[in-house]
Amino acid sequence: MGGRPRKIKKISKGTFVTVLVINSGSSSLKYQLVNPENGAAIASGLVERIGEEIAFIKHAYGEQEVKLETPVADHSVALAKVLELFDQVGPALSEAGIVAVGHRVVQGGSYFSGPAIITDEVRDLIEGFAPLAPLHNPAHLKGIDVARELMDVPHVAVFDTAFFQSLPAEAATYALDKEVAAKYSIRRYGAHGTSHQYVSGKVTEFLGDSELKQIVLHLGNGASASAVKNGHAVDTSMGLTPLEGLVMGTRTGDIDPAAVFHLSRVGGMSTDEIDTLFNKQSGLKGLTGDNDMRAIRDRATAGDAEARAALDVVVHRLIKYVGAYTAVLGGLDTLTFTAGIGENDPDLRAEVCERLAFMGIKLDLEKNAVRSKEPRVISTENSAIKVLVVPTNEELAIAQQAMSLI
Ligand SMILES: Nc1ncnc2c1ncn2[C@@H]1O[C@H](COP(=O)(O)OP(=O)(O)O)[C@@H](O)[C@H]1O
Ligand SMILES: CC(=O)OP(=O)(O)O
Ligand SMILES: [Mg+2]
Repeated sequence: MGGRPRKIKKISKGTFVTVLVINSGSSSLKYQLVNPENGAAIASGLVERIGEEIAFIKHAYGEQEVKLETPVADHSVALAKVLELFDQVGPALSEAGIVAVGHRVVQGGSYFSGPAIITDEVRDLIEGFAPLAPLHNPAHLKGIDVARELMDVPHVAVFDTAFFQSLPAEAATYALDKEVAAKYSIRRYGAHGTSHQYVSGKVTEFLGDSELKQIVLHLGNGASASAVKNGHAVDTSMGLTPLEGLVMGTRTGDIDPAAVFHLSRVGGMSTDEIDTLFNKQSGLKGLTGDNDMRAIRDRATAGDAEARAALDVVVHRLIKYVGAYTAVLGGLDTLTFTAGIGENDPDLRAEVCERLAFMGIKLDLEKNAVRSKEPRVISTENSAIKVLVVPTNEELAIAQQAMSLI
C-alpha cells in the first residue's frame, strides 16, 4: 500500500468542526469533509472503478482539484490513497477539525433503527448483515476498518435501512412461510433511507407543511421510490436487498423470482452467476449496454430504438409505483425527484409527469428545464399534485446524524 498516512490522533486545532463522511459503494468510494452546521463541503472526492485495471481518483479542496489514474485493488487501498491526498493537497487531516467519521452503511437489518457509534460489536453486526446487501456492506467494512485504524475519533454508522424500520407490517412482510421468513430474517428492509428521509424532510420544510402524503423518487445508479405520510415511511421499493423495485443502472429491479428457478434449471446457471446477472449485468446496462443515463438519453434523442425502448421500461415502472403508492397513501400531495437522474434529467421528469396527467399533475415545462442546486417546485400553480426537484445530500445527513451521537 506504500506510504501510509500517519495516524490521526485526537484532532482539533481548527476553530471549526468537521465530519469526514465516507460512502463506499460496490465499485466506488465517495467522501466529503463536511461542516455539519452549514452543510458546506470543505473537501470532497471519489475513487471510481475500484478493482478494475485502472481506477479514477478525484480530490477537490477549495480551488484545487487533483485527478489521478492508477490501479486501486480494493476499498482499503482506495481509502488509504484518499487519506494520502488529504496530506498532499489538503486540508491536512490533523488540522481539519474532524470530530467524527460518518460511514454510510446500506444494510443494518432489524437491529439498527438509527445511527450507531462503531464499536467492535457494531462492526461485526454490519458484517453479519452483508448477505442482505452483498454489493454494499462488504465494501463499507473495508472503509470502516481502515478508517478506524487510521483515525482516532468516534466513527458512526448511518444506515440506509433505518428510516424504513418503522414500515407498517403489511408493507414490510413478504407472503412467505412465516417460519422460514423469521428464521432467515426475510422482510422488506428498503435502502436509500437516509436520502428519502432527508429529501422528504426538505419538502416538508420547503412547503411549511408537516401533514403531507409524499412520494420520493431517488433515481441514481441505484434507484428507489418511497411513500411517506406525515414524515413516516409507509412503503418503499427496495426489499430484502437493494435489488427489488425500479429499473436501475445495472440491477433488474422487480422480476418474477421464478426467473431464478428457470435460469438455474433450464439455463444451468449457478446462484452466483444469477446474482451477478441480476445485480451487475441487468437494468439499463442489460437493456442497452450502457448504464449511464446521460449516454442513454443522448442515444434516444438521436433516434436509437434500443435506448428508447429501455427508457419506456424505466418510465412504465416509475408510473406503476407512483400509482401504487398513491393508493397506499390514500391520495398524493407531492411527487419529488432526486439523485443523479432525478435532479438532472428534465426529459425523464417530463415523461413521467405526462403519463400521470390523469391524476391532475401538470408540469411547468419552463420550471422543469431550470438547472439549480436548490429545492424547487416544477409543477404549475393549478397542478393537483405539487411536483418538486430536491437535491439529495446524503453526506450532510450522515454528518448531522454522526454529530447527534457524539
Ligand atoms: N445531466 C444528466 N442527465 C441524465 N442523467 C444524469 C445526468 N447527470 C447524472 N446523471 C445520471 O445519474 C446517475 C448517477 O446518479 P448518482 O445519484 O450519482 O448515483 P450513485 O450515488 O448511485 O452513484 C447516472 O446514471 C448518471 O448518468
Ligand atoms: C442501496 C443502493 O442501491 O445504493 P447505491 O445507489 O449507492 O448503489
Ligand atoms: Mg447514491
